[in-house]
Amino acid sequence: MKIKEVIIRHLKMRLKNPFSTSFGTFHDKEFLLLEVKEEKGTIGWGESVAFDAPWYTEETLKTNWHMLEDFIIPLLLNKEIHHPDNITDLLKGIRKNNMAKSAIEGAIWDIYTQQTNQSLAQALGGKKDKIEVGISIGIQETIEKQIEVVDRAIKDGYKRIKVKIKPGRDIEIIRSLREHFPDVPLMADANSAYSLKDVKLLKQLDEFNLTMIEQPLAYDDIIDHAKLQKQIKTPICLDESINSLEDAKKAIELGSCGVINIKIGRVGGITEAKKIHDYCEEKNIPVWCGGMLESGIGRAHNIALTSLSNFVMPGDTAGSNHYWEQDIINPEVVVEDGCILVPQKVGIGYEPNIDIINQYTIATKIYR
Ligand SMILES: O=C(O)CCC(=O)C1=CC=C[C@@H](O)[C@@H]1C(=O)O
Ligand SMILES: [Mg+2]
Repeated sequence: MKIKEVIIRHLKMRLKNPFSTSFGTFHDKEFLLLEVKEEKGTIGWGESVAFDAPWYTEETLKTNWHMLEDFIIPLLLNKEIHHPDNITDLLKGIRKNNMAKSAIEGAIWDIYTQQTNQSLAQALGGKKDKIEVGISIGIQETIEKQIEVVDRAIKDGYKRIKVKIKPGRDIEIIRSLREHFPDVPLMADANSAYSLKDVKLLKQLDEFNLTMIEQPLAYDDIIDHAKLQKQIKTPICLDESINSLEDAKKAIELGSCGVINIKIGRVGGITEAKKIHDYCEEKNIPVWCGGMLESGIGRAHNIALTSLSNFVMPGDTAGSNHYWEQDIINPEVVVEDGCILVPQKVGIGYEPNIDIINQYTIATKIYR
């Protein structure tokens, strides 16, 4: 295929419920949506998961737009692309900027699967036709409210509950959730809010039988996580620290984690995500698919990826109605009994809803 046109849209979508983490609260999700056209007219869609501020990783929506406009799109326009796996190689001169690369790589996977008449899940070698999913719940104003929101999620059927913790809002919250929900698969995500000075506190979490603790220490660390893992029983899951297959290899070798959260955007695309999945499978490290409050397009990519065999733990892929009044795809992503059916249709399996996309769009630019 040869790419002839890329349309970048900046969308702003109101979240049904504000999402609070150790670094702040979101009311809206602003992101870039990419529409990529190749010479025969096939269109693919990709989503940049970068936020509007650099608190999760260093990338933002604006840095992504700059990287796409000035470097990534010029490198890919009119080039012969035989397979989406080749994108990494074509972009190897650009360091990092994984979310920007991933946004266009996702659209190219979409085009490739349409042209080869298969679903994205099938093209990746996915084995499951149904995936189990969990839900990620932000920090709530009071413990009562936290219990109420978790209770709703359990009643909605989610297979695992993840809650955000931060210093001052940790042991007490987890203790009361455990008292109310003794048997629910529960985990905590700290988004790097602690350091090795907090070992004593983190050790206390062992008594609550959490399925794992996600990214307790620095976003770029694997050494301290290895030291911590030796001192706590709860398995550590790395999120922010894993940006490539190389990172995963090193973290596993050091014993920095027992589980890895794979996010397509964070690792630079579907191809790299699959490589990490395959390596973890070989090393008996379970993985699950993280979320970035994606719209339906990014969510569709996550669902296809999760159909791979070593995604043995429920991911953060909640249904469209958890996030939005109206999602930008048809049909929306539906969770029933904690499961999503993996679409068998050609491509990503969902249709972008152009009218709704236009309603949420606040800026557009076309590149030819
Ligand atoms: O998409 C979802 O529902 C998962 C949301 C979620 O937990 C996260 C999204 C973005 C950044 C973080 O706060 C967090 C995570 O670290 O996994
Ligand atoms: Mg996380």
